[in-house]
Amino acid sequence: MIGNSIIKLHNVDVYQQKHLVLSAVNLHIDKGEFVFLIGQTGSGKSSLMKILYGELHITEGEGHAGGYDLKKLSDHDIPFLRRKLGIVFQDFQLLTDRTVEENLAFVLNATGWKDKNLINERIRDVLEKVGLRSKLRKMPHELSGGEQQRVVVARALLNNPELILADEPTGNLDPETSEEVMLLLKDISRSGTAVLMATHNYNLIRTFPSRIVKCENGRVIEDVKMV
Ligand SMILES: Nc1ncnc2c1ncn2[C@@H]1O[C@H](COP(=O)(O)OP(=O)(O)OP(=O)(O)O)[C@@H](O)[C@H]1O
Repeated sequence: MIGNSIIKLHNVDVYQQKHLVLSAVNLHIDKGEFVFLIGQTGSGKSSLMKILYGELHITEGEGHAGGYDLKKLSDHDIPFLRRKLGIVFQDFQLLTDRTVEENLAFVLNATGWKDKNLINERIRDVLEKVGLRSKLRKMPHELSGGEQQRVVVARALLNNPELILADEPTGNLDPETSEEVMLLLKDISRSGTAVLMATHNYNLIRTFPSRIVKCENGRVIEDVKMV
């Protein structure tokens, strides 16, 4: 990885099976940047994110994420790449049958953490960051939608990622709660973790002006101006 960049795609074609979704994608994101990813339904936002976390493979072009060469990514590399990325997706919600603490411990165990004290400390640290230290022992259903989404963000922070990929993280939230989650993600980017957030919510984009990248007509346009 050269200099400050956390994502670098050069002339990447993005396929879903045989269907070319995006062609010749160039994208460069630096450490600590906050970037909105916009585009109509079906324009390829989720597919682009899948390239970045190794769910879809690169056949044409060059790509790097979190220090990994995406073109040379082996099955063995994928869990390590994903430890460098925090993922906040709507279809990746909390386990409903365990507490907040157990949800977070589950991820740490699954990513190789062994030391009980370090696990406890890390869980408390990330909950502190999202302002939910007091909700440690709560079950997900005892939290509001916004609180649950903040726990999802805390979970994404567990392994100290260099980049957070957030696909419609405010999709199910009311406007006020969406702004809270947004403030949190902005805060996270300010502390050095880059955030790439796919959204259809133009109010948020207006309220929190940031760099905008757009998927349109099979291409990715870097640095779109909002009208
Ligand atoms: N698993 C799949 N197999 C085949 N085609 C797919 C698959 N997933 C998505 N596609 C197609 O790829 C294109 C891009 O879909 P993608 O989910 O990336 O769009 P999106 O911009 O994220 O949409 P949305 O805003 O609705 O989430 C669409 O034409 C979609 O039908």
